[in-house]
Amino acid sequence: MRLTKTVKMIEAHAEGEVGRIVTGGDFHVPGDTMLSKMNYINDQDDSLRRFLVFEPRGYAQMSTNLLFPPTRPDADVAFIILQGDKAHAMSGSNSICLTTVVLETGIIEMKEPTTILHLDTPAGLVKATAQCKSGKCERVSLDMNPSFATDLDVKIDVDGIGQVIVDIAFGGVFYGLIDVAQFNMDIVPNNARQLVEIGTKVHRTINRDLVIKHPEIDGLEGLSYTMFTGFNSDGEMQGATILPPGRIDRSPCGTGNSARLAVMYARGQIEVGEKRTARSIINSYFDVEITGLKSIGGVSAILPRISGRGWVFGKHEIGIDPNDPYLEGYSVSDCWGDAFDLMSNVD
Ligand SMILES: O=C(O)[C@H]1NCC[C@@H]1O
Repeated sequence: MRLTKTVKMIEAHAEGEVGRIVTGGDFHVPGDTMLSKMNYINDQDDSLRRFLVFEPRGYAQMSTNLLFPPTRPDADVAFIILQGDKAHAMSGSNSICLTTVVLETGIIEMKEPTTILHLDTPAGLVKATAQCKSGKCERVSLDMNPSFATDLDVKIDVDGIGQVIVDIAFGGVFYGLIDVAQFNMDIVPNNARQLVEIGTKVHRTINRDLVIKHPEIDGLEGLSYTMFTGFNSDGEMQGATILPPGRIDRSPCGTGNSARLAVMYARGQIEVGEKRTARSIINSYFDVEITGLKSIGGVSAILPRISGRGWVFGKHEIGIDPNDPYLEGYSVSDCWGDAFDLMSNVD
């Protein structure tokens, strides 16, 4: 076997959403901060992301995370989330996978019954509190980035669909939240392809028609995802985040629920200290709550806390034969949906 450019990974999932953690390999991403590293990948050199995420080394239904030493003294570990379209600033399920992996593999020492880690992300510092027992990271609580609603009840005209009402909010990345009741559909696996197609069109329309920028963090702009929001038959919150270039988050979505909590708080539908259960399309769950309030660049924000479970399921090493023509991979819309650049205005 003549593998070069080898990369080691630990495979994990958080409430059903796969988050591979790249723990070793011969790669370098320039940048003094995690935000500048993310922007380097998105604006300068996308080859590492394509090598890892696209086929034949990757597959559509997962996230891949690059692990780095922290770039700031108050953090223990740093990471960047790679998806099918670009690198993203923050992720709840991937933070749970990362914490579970670094503690259960010994990359960072596990302390029982509780280990506290500070995660250095392009969206800022995130505190992870891991409940640990007998070498298992049983549950991770994340004090997410300050989250806020920027626009409520925005009416947008979506080609081929008509008017859709959306809320725009930040939960670590920017979301377009869509009340699924507008489409008389439930958030169930059989509706996944329809939800992806509608959510993708809404995503492109929002990025075409609205300017979305973080009030304090330069470079955090544009929608990362859309998320359908609703309630299940037990009255629990339920959501389906639509991930580029065309799939649904298998977890309840930590950043999406942080954005949703901000909208609910803005609407007086939840108070600080109230706890809720947030379900996913496969009925997995996060516990969610608001722990406090903060002002961000003059914008009133909530402090969300998301908790969930992660499990390691594999070790993985990939590389490439020097004669392999697919160094930067490929994707086909049968599995990847409408593989495209979501920041484009192309309809
Ligand atoms: O939980 C979350 O926030 C993530 N799940 C996949 C997409 C989002 O980054």
